[in-house]
Amino acid sequence: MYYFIVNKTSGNGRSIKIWNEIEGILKEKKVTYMVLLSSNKIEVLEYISTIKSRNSRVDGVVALGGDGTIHEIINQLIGTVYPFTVIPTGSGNDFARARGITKDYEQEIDRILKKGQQTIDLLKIGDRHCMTVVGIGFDGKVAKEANEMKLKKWFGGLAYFFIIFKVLISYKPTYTKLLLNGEERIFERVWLIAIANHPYYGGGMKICPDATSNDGKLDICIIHSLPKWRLLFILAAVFKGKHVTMTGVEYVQVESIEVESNEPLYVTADGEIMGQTPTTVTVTKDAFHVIS
Ligand SMILES: Nc1ncnc2c1ncn2[C@@H]1O[C@H](COP(=O)(O)OP(=O)(O)OP(=O)(O)O)[C@@H](O)[C@H]1O
Repeated sequence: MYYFIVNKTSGNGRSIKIWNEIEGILKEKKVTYMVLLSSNKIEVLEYISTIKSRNSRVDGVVALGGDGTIHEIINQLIGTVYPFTVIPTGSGNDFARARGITKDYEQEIDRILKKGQQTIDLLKIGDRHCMTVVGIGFDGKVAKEANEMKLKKWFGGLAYFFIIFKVLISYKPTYTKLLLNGEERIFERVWLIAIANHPYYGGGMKICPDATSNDGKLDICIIHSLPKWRLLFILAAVFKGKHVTMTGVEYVQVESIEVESNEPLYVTADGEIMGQTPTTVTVTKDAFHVIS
């Protein structure tokens, strides 16, 4: 049995239209499935509890949504061996981008029905798990604004571009103390800290180009000690992942990071607001099953 979870709110209602097409294909191929058309997170929790209580074979749990939808589902599925995947219908779709999952849903259904599986790592932040990137500081503030403005519903990845400029006008870098695998590092003027399991966030920004979800490591990009105008050049280079060797960019791979700052910084995971610093992020190796 395949279980589909369609987030009616993601991608400005696009998911429902795509689901209607997909349902036609599933019926044609005589696939057994159940579907939840959800408009809030509580429904996801109840649906996944029902799947667990059925105690029957689960061939796959498939999300139709963006990274926020994935975030919610992985946090309910964690601890199970149900294979998960996504058909991207959100505005950013950074998990799908990282794994080469396309918007060609006929092709993606064929992939899903082949039943290939693999295990991947997840990031752990407090009691939540994160699939893509934890963003702290400037990027945390950008994600917060993006969620509040709902602009990304209309402009997709392009919305982040406008919001970056808006936040940049008033944002000030912060004194930050990091513990990287327990070793203290002080950064006087931090713009952002991105902690990654997959390379992309913000609708295609390749912030941690070497991040892979099967190495048991956090890839961390720290942008610091730069004037504002230089940050703009760095951010432009991020789209191609060419920023990592530039002055003011530190790129490390570790198993744990603790972040303290002299004023609270926004922390996001998969584009969802988690809270503010101080915070600790670790990696859980082979924590989760996905359809390959
Ligand atoms: N299954 C669900 N049903 C309804 N709402 C959900 C569900 N899962 C998550 N949400 C909420 O819906 C919001 C939007 O979902 P999502 O982030 O997937 O779409 P998006 O914003 O269009 O895409 P992206 O994150 O890729 O930019 C999330 O911020 C989350 O709070």
